[in-house]
Amino acid sequence: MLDVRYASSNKDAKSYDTARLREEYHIDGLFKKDDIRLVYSHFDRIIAGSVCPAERELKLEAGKEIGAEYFLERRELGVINIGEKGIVSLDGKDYELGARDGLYVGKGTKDIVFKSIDKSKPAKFYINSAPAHKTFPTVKINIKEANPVTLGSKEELNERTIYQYIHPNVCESCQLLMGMTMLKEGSVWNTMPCHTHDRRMEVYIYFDMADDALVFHMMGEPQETRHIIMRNEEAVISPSWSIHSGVGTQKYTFIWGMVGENQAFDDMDHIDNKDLF
Ligand SMILES: O=C(O)C(=O)C[C@H](O)C(=O)CO
Ligand SMILES: [Zn+2]
Repeated sequence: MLDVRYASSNKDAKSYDTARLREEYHIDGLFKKDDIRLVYSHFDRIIAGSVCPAERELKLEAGKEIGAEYFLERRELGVINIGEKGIVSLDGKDYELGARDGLYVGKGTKDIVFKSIDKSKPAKFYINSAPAHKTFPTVKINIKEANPVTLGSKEELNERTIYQYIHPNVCESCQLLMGMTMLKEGSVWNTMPCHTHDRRMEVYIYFDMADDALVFHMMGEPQETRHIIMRNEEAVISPSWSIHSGVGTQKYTFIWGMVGENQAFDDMDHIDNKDLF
């Protein structure tokens, strides 16, 4: 299933109520067994979603929304497995992905098939895809090969490691950047102090959470902040004009995917806490 979300203006978003904020930005229903669930956002035309093969293999195919003969005809793809062991088969070549393993798949790969090794313990493939103009090599990225960046402090309750999987320091891509941020036990804030980057949009998926745990995902323009309540394995679209930060009631991890004008991870417009409303 592919759900299309049109881009919304920062001016309009100021007047959205909770239901409308969720309708525009929140993504749920991910990782249903034997199902592919995708959202096509008109913010930089990112596609984000889940592939959860259990009893059967699942093939990623292009629908009318993409207007191509196959999914990666003019796109690139990032995959991070947040479930059990699985296989991504690319034009007949198998890549085994364990928990937390990532994969960058270059433009032009025709046949993309997802499988689980054990149907009772399915793989959970989280995917992001963006338009691409050039083919870069397909690369499997183990968390040990990702670029770790440690940030935050105990005092600010935000000690964390950002693992950059699809990033110029690790592998080439046209525009997609993707990684995973893990918080140190006891830290609850991600991406705080917060930032925007008008040059890029992001999608976050929060996971590794207990059933009754929540993350309050902060969004909106810095002087028009809103929040969206997130539960385990739910994702959220972050427009380029929006801050994106979260605070959890319990442990959580998240994956960020970023697309847009540049690939400079540090090109952020930082916002001082005193300037947030
Ligand atoms: O915890 C963090 O800080 C992040 O993970 C930041 C995101 O990666 C981000 O917003 C990059 O622009
Ligand atoms: Zn950001």
